[in-house]
Amino acid sequence: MKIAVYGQYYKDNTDDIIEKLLRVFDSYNPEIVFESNFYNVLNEKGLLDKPFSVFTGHEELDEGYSMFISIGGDGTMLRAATLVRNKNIPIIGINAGRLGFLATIQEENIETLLPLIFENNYKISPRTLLTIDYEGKDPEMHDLDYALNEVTVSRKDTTSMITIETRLNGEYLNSYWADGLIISTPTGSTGYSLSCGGPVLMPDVNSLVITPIAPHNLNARPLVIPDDTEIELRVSSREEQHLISLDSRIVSVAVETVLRIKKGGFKINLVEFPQEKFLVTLRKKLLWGEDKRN
Ligand SMILES: NC(=O)c1ccc[n+]([C@@H]2O[C@H](COP(=O)([O-])OP(=O)(O)OC[C@H]3O[C@@H](n4cnc5c(N)ncnc54)[C@H](O)[C@@H]3O)[C@@H](O)[C@H]2O)c1
Ligand SMILES: Nc1ncnc2c1ncn2[C@@H]1O[C@H](COP(=O)(O)OP(=O)(O)OP(=O)(O)O)[C@@H](O)[C@H]1O
Repeated sequence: MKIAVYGQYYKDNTDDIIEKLLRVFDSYNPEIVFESNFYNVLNEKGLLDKPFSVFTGHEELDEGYSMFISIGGDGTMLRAATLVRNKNIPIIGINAGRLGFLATIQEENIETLLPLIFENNYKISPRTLLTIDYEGKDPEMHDLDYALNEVTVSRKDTTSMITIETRLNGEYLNSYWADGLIISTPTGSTGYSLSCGGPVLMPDVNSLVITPIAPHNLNARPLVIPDDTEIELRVSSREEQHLISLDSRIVSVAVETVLRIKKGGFKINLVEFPQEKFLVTLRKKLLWGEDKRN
């Protein structure tokens, strides 16, 4: 079994996580390949007891890998998805971060949950992606033009609202007067969209959510649409540019550019354990239904 290991940061608790990880690996003897920057940091800190192979970028990952382990928070999981791309390698997150909604293994559970990977006792939760296209697409976006959480358009260099003309499969929906608009996947429904009043979607629902960011009217509400809808947006503003974000990545684009957003052509496979299913995470991490009477 070949496993990629990735992390972005070194902090005090990294030592304990790596120690536990290596202990589990010792029992099952998989082939381990570390992401090179992370490997260098771990080596500098003397956390690795022997040399390991490394990979330096997404080009070096292929379907020969059985698992991609991300050590960090949700931001690191989102970065992991940009490395795995369309390679179908399942991603499992060890939460070294704060919330870790997507990174489901907590440090204290590493030694009970990680062995389940080797015992084939896990499920794959395929996650829908969004992709964006527009004339003159930024080269940065060309290479990596999909989002696991959401595509957002928002204002840039101004405090004034932008207007977002929105069409669904070519049919006019609305012009939002707002700070921005979020097009969210089911995975992203517990992220930015949630903060703007959007509903939580179960990960396997075939829908997307359109959620306005601070709309200046009482009748603009989050809208759930089928995930085979092509969404067309056109932003008008006092400024010449506005922002587009795909998860944590951001680019500027000229106002009046027609943006076409639709479901991506592949999915990202997240690992799900029987003990850490979506509803459990929703209760544990977002305190869903927290009520002292329960
Ligand atoms: N006001 C907001 O809630 C807000 C604003 C901007 C971005 N975001 C989210 O942050 C993501 C980018 O992450 P980052 O690390 O670069 O930014 P960040 O450092 O601002 O972290 C954002 C927070 O959102 C949480 N988060 C991210 N994806 C989530 C998901 N699918 N479900 C539940 N919680 C989730 C993270 O745990 C983190 O606490 C975006 O995709 C967006 O969903 C949220
Ligand atoms: N490999 C790691 N080892 C130790 N701590 C880490 C590691 N990766 C991340 N962290 C801690 O978690 C923080 C957040 O990590 P990350 O950017 O991956 O997640 P996030 O998007 O902020 O979401 P979350 O709320 O889940 O932490 C980092 O600033 C750091 O303190």
